[in-house]
Amino acid sequence: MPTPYLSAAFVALALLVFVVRRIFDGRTVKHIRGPPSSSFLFGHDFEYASQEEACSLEFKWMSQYGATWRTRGAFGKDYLMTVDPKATQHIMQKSGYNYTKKTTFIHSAWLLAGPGIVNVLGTDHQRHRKIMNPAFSAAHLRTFLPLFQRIASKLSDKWKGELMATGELDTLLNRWLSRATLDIIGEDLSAAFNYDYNALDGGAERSALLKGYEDIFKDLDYHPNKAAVLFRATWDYIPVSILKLIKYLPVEPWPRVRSLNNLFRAYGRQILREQGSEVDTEKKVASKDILSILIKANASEDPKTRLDDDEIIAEMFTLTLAGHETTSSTLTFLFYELSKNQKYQARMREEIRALRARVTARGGNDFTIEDLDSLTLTMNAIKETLRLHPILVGLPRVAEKDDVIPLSRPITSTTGEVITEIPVRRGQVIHVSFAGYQRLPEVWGEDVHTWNPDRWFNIESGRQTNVGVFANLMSFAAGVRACIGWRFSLIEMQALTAELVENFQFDPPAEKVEIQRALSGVIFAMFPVVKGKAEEGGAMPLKISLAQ
Ligand code: HEM
Repeated sequence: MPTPYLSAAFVALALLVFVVRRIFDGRTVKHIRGPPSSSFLFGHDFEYASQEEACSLEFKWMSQYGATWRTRGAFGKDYLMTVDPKATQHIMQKSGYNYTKKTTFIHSAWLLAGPGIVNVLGTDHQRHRKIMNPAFSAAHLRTFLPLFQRIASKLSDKWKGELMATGELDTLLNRWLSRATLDIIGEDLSAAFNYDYNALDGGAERSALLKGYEDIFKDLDYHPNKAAVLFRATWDYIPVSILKLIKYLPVEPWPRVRSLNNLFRAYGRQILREQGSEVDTEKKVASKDILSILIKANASEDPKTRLDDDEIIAEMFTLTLAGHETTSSTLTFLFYELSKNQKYQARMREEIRALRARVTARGGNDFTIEDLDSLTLTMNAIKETLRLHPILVGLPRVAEKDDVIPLSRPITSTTGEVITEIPVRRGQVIHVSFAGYQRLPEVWGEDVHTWNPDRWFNIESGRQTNVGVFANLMSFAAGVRACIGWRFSLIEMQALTAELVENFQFDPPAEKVEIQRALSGVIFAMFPVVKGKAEEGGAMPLKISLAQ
């Protein structure tokens, strides 16, 4: 057969296979009710990415259809979306690697960071995780408390200095917290990288890296246009080797991503050159700090415990981004809620100051971990902020094989049948909404849309379906791919909150503004913006003064 006919036959066959697979892929979830979509091309993808207020769509859908429903992806693909506790537990926690990451999600992260732990799958992921786990053990993380406290008091001193001059500080709180958490991760990584981001000190000349990271979630995918949404939807059908070339595209956000990536790789290489030889010393070989662990893995002869240069640099990039922006945004929402809940803020301060008096009486200086854990009101405020404002609002997962998803909240099918489990085929996309799960009234109480930390006095965890790594919340995800840094983040938030609430008063800013939760569509990351000014970037204006 002549070549052109042969090629045409292959294309026709591929198309046929594509169409048939499409039909069978979606077959098992057709009977699940869900919002109608008028667009075959976009489904709900564009509408979801364009939300003014993150997650408003799923909050509406869950009130219409129950805890699990069907949505449309681009090109007529049927997705499931769920906030059901048992389904969430099954997909995210109990199924190991049977529900994998969606190409669009994983590849966006890959373009940003390279082959780090967030972006590798299966046995590669097991290898990365096994190498990194010792750096995040509960025992090792306790040693970081002095670092957290030092940066907290450095921030405190900065604010005191500004307040001496002005008496009152009307400021973008999120920027300060982002710098503080970046300094922590910079020091921790040597602690870790031996790289001082100098973020709190830097002022206008602050480090190039800090500038590179600033607003990256917004720049990556805030309110993408239709072409960008469609372009990204095609990634599910394109070989990974071709997807890797996307970063060379000359249209935003790719030049922005490329320049941050190049900048970080240059720093990473320099750090590896400078630090690499030091790991041979006895102290470093025994050390569990992250950089030593990574460099040891680089030198390993065993492929099961080895990380190559690209993987190590990607790991540093990932830890820097995942480790600072998430924590600082959570804290930003916490102080925002405190500014609106003055009585709670006063109670928290009273509890912290009472503890301070006890610590001083016993001749101590700084709070220990046990001290911080005893601050129930602070801990409840952190839990409640993680519940109401999860920074990753949810994640899509793809079934690796045919399966049956159990439900704890039965739903009614299109034909009126009550369904307690959903059979799915390999390839089925399921979007697990953490934000939605964390607003289920049956689990959290009737006032789910309100920030009410006192609810945590009444939550009986034994009566809930067990999900997640902390407080039955999904904010740190669950299972084999749960957040590796959740304990690190928790202690960091405890230390920073205790220091700042003890010393400062947080109020709404002088100029009245409305805060919105903006969404970076493809990676499902949420960040605060001033309504109508999202293009200016993440912002949380607050008034700070010395606490009486
Ligand atoms: C409030 C703060 C944080 C939140 C809400 C958060 C949330 C999450 C979530 C939801 C995931 C799962 C992502 C996925 O499956 O694709 C994750 C993974 C991860 N997080 Fe965090 N995180 C926080 C802090 C941190 C910190 C402080 C670090 C490091 C110091 C960190 C490092 C990581 C890493 C390396 C992963 C990938 C784990 C893996 O795939 O095995 N995170 N985080």
